Amino acid sequence: MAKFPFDIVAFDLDGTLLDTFRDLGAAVNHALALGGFDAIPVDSSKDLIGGGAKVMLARAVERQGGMPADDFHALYKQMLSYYAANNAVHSRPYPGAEDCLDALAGRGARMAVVTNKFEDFARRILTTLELADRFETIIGGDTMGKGRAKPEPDSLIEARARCGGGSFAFVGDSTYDVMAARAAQVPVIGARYGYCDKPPGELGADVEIDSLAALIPALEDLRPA
Ligand SMILES: O=C(O)COP(=O)(O)O
Ligand SMILES: [Mg+2]
Repeated sequence: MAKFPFDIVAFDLDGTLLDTFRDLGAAVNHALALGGFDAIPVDSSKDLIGGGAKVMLARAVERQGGMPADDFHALYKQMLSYYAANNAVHSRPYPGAEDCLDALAGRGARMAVVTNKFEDFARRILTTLELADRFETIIGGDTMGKGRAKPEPDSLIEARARCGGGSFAFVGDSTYDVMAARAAQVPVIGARYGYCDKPPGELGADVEIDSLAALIPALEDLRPA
């Protein structure tokens, strides 16, 4: 068998490795209700995901006319405490996730998570779903400090360093992921089954996949940067 081309494969979380929209949607609706806003259909919360929890709530509130910054901040805190207690109720790995991680490990690849979720939430959900041990490192939207989350390249560069360096590929479902990968100059695979903020084929990734079962063949066809 030819040598697997990547030493390190990093994954985005929401919409890529985990299907989390029901719990995120419930947290948004909890906050919206406290703020006197209408609930959103949980399915439509998929359109709000990608930039982290604050962006998610801000987008939902904007759709209903917005609110003053201080009030928004209080609501955001409520959303976070609800989500802290309810972040792995309905969230599950996408079909094929465990097999894909096993197969990558079998090829000697090290794995990382690079998400815009808070690191603590990401770690807790992955621990509940018994996946945390698979990853060399878990980097959240708050790990690198203000202004350095995706779409900035910093968290991807840090993930590669923490995994010991080497050829690196990133898998993500949103333009934040693609922009971060482009800025870090690493190949990027688009998860078109996720919460993509662009139509299929338009994410700008090097290649798009319809399921995690397709990831390894896609990586084998890609050339490291
Ligand atoms: O929670 C979000 O909005 C984004 O999370 P992700 O970076 O794992 O997709
Ligand atoms: Mg995502």
